[in-house]
Amino acid sequence: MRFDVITLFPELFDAHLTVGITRRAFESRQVDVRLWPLRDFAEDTYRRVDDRPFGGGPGMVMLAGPLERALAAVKAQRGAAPVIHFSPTGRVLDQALVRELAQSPGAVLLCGRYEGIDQRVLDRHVTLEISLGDFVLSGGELPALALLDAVARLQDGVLGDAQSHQQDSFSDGLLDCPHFSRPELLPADESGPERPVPPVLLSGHHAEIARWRREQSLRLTAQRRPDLIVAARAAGQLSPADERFLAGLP
Ligand SMILES: CCN(CC)Cc1ccc(CNC(=O)c2csc3nc[nH]c(=O)c23)cc1
Repeated sequence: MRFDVITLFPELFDAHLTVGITRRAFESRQVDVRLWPLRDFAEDTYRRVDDRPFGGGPGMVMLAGPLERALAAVKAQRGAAPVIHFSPTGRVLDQALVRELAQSPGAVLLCGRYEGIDQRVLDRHVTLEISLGDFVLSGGELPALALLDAVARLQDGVLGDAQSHQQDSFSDGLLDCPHFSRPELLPADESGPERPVPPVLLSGHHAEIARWRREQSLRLTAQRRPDLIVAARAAGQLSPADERFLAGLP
């Protein structure tokens, strides 16, 4: 799959595409990311990409000219493709949307800055608007990076087998269980008493360990995100044993 990113700040993408487990997806071109610096498409001598809004008001608006030329250049190279615009007014990204995009041939990613993009460009080209959540960022680049990371993780061979199995269990919509590693006993210090690892995790009883982890996920999700319990129940993802455990919670 291929993502063409139109952005004022291509340098924001370099580091993220060359580190971590998703590196393999990008270096193997399983997820092919092409960066299109918007300023390359500014034509006037001042290489302008933004200007003041018609109708007045604070901030600047991204100009149609450079964006139209960038979109045309992308289309000339890859052919028609969905255009995703990152915007606070978009659909909030979730794992369902990530899964959808991970199974697609990719898209053109339009990263807004300033107060936004001239609406006429959006009306002409954009097929999907995506928000990262209800908080204010400085632009669409971090949301685009979040999407690329989430999609790359779902590509074959990016996650180890164990992790991808874990990925399946987690993406069944519950919050993840707590994780522990060495030492078995965390020594006491000024911040608190010594803390052991839950004994069941050292028992070697894999069925009991799986049950304990599932119950921890259920407890944590019921406490922090009861909405996810409702959704998992509606999706038929809670077993009778799950329901018995939930019924026993305070
Ligand atoms: C004055 C009202 N603001 C809308 C909330 C204007 C505005 C603020 C910040 C931006 C820049 N943010 C994005 O481009 C953006 C793109 S996706 C996203 N997801 C969550 N939050 C975000 O701010 C974003 C654009 C317009």
